[in-house]
Amino acid sequence: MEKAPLPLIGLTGLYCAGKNYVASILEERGLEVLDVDKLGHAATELEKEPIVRHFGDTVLNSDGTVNRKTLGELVFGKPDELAFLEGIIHPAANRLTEEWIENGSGKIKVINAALLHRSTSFGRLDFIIIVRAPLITRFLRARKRDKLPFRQLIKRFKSQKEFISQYLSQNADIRIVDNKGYFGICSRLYRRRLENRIDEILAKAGCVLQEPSKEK
Ligand SMILES: CC(C)(COP(=O)(O)OP(=O)(O)OC[C@H]1O[C@@H](n2cnc3c(N)ncnc32)[C@H](O)[C@@H]1O)[C@@H](O)C(=O)NCCC(=O)NCCS
Ligand SMILES: Nc1ncnc2c1ncn2[C@@H]1O[C@H](COP(=O)(O)OP(=O)(O)OP(=O)(O)O)[C@@H](O)[C@H]1O
Repeated sequence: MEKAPLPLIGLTGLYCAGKNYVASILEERGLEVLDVDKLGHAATELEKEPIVRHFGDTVLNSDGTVNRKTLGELVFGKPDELAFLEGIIHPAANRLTEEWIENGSGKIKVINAALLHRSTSFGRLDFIIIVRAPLITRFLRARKRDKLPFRQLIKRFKSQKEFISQYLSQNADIRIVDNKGYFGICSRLYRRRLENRIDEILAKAGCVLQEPSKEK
């Protein structure tokens, strides 16, 4: 008898909601996670020529690599410029994602992508995990991790205004995960709740590779 295909899961959420944080928990449970932001970074280097032609060589570091911080300043808050950059990066990221899906590893696969709703693989997903965190928590995490000026952060937040409604309008099968932790504040309690929620989702979807935690 032929084995049923393994589920393909999507993982998404707004800026600094904690997609990577959740991804690492899924990896601990034996799932294989693709980081599409990282594919985008690789695509930026591969497609450097048209990027520099359009945005100028101020987007280059002294070693010739693309300075993504500078590029971010030029695109966030400018929809036409962002759309231009996406037009270069997304086809490459989509191609690499499709290749990764086809490459059978025997593990349950998870696509971790901020722009999952626009991925060509969207229709292949069995369900989607959306990571949520309060706005202020996301803002503090972003300040700490990316060290961007306040205005830049606001622009990045604003560029994602319609992201969640996109999933709702596409009737996606959504599982919400709350990730409220930040620093030491209740972090162990939040972490335990988060892990329990992830185990619950995996168990219900028949993706359990280890016993879910009994602790509540
Ligand atoms: C502007 C760039 C150079 C900034 O690079 P940087 O290293 O600072 O950010 P990184 O790529 O790691 O993204 C961090 C977060 O920013 C947000 N973000 C990135 N791209 C976008 C976008 N097109 N629209 C809205 N939010 C975005 C997401 O929350 C993402 O998780 C880079 O994000 C980019 O090239 N974006 C356009 C292409 C794209 O959509 N990439 C993401 C998926 S392939
Ligand atoms: N529960 C948590 N407790 C403490 N720190 C956290 C928690 N979740 C996330 N963080 C921190 O917040 C920052 C953003 O988290 P993460 O990279 O997982 O978010 P993301 O949604 O993948 O971000 P982006 O889409 O912007 O790349 C990281 O520095 C991470 O270590």
